[in-house]
Amino acid sequence: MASILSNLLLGLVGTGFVIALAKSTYIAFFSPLHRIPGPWYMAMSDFFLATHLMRFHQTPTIHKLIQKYGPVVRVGPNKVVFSNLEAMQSVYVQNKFPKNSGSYSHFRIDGVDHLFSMSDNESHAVRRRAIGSHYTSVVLHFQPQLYQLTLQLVNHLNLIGGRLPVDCLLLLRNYMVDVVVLSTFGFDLGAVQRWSINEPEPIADAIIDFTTCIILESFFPAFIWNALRFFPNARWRSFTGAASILKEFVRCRVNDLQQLGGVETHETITLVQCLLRHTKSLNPDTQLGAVVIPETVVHFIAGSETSAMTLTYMLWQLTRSPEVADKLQKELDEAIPDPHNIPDMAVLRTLPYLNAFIQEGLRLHGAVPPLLERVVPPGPNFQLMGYTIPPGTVIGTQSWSVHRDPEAFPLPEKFDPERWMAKIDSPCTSASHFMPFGLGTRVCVGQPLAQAAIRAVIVALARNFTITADENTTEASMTMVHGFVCF
Ligand code: HEM
Repeated sequence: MASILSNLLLGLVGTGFVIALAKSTYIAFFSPLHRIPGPWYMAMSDFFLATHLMRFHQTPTIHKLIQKYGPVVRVGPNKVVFSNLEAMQSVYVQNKFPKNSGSYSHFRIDGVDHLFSMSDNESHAVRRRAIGSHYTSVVLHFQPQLYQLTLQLVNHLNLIGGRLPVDCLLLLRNYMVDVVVLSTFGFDLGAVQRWSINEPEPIADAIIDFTTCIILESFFPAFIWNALRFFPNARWRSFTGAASILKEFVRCRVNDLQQLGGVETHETITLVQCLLRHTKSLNPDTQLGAVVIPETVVHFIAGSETSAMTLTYMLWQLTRSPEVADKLQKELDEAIPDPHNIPDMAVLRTLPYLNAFIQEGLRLHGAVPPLLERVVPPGPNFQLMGYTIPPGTVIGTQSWSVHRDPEAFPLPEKFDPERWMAKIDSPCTSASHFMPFGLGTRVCVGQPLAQAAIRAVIVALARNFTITADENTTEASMTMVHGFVCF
C-alpha cells in the first residue's frame, strides 16, 4: 500500500515537473519575445533574476547582460530590458507606460497607494498636481532653514576638529531626515543634534529598516510574512514594524499641527498642508490613513536615504581625487568669501565646477540606479528597437547602465567632472543620457529638494574642510549593494 502511494506521489510530482518544464520551454522559445537576445534559462523562469535580487545584485547583473547581449535583452519569460535613448523616450516620456504594479505594490503602506507606487496614470496625475507645487517652491520657502541645518553640520564637525573619524552616512542620513521633516512639517526635528550627542534617531533607523524590509517581504507570500512578523525578538519586531513607527510619527505630528491650527494658514507651504488641502478637496471626510499618512511616509523614505547615500559617495570621491578636491575648493574659496555664509541657491547654480561635480556624482552614484519597470498597456503591440513586444510585457531601463554607456561617457567608471564642463555650452548626447531622477511623468518629484540639499552640503563641507577617508574606508567597503535604492 505504502509503495503504491509513494509511486502515485512520485508520478504526480514527475507529471507536474514535466508540465512546468514544457510550459517554460514553450514560453522561452515560442512566445513573441523569443527573438530577443538573452540567456535561454532566464527566458524560461523569473527564478534566476530573483536570485540576483535576493543577493542585492540585480542591477549590475542586468548591466553585464546588456554589455554581453547588446542594448535589448530578455531577462525573464515576460521581462525585457533595454539601454537606448529612443526607447527611453518612447516608453517613459511619449507613451508614459504605467509602472509595473507587480513590483511597485510592495512599496504600498498598509496596502494603500501613494505617488510612488501608483500605477494608474490618471490617479497619479491628480496626486502629482497636488504635491508637485510644494516641491517646485520648496527651496524658495525653506532656503534659510535649510542653510541653518547645513551650517549645523559644519559647527558639529568643527567641534570634533578632525580628531575622530566621522561616519558620514549616519550623519547625512540624520541631516536628510531633518531636511525632509522640515519640508513636510516646517520644523526642525533635531536629528543632527541627536547625532552630535551620540543618541540614536528612531525615525532615521525606521527608514533604513523599512527599505530593507520591503525587499525581504517581497520574497514571501503575505500570510507567511504576516506570521513571521510575530517572531518574538525585539530587534526583529522593530525591523518589521518600521512602517508603524513612521506612521505613528506622522499621525502625531499631523494631530499636533491640526490642534495648533497650523494647517489652515493662507500660504500652503509644507507638504502636509498640501496633502490636507488636497484630501479635503476630494472628500472632507477622508481619513488621515487614506492619503496623508502613507504619502508622507513614502516621502520620508524616498527622500532621506537616497540623498544621504549619494552625498556620502560624493564625499568619498573628494577623498580619492585630490585634483578634483582642489579644483572644487578653489572655485568655492573664490565664490564664497565667508565660509559660514552660504550664497543664495541661484548663485550656487552658476558655479561651473560645483555643478559638474554634482552631475558626475549623480551619474556614478545616483541612489536609485535599478530597473524602472513599466508594462506595455493593453492595445496594439509595441515596437522596441525592431522587436515586437506584446501588451502585458514588463519593460524598462536602468540608469546604472545608461550612465555607463561608453559612447556617451568615455571611460565610464572614471569619476571625471570635467566631462560635464566641456559640454556646458554645447548640450550633447551625455545630457540626454542623464537620468538619476528617472524620467517622464514619473520623474522624481523631490528632485528640487534633493538638488538643493546636495548643493548646500557639498558647498559647506568642501568650503570649510579638507576631507580625507578613514583607513577602514576602502574600495571594497564602498562597493554598492543594490536594492531598489543602493546601500
Ligand atoms: C539623490 C536623491 C534622489 C534620487 C537619486 C531619487 C531618484 C528617484 C527616481 C529614479 C525616481 C523614479 C522612480 C521610478 O520611475 O520608478 C524617484 C521618484 C520619486 N522620488 Fe526621488 N530621488 C531622490 C530624492 C528624493 C527626495 C528628496 C524626495 C522627497 C522628499 C523624493 C521623492 C520621490 C517620490 C515621491 C517619487 C515618486 C514620483 C512619482 O512617481 O510621481 N526623492 N526618485
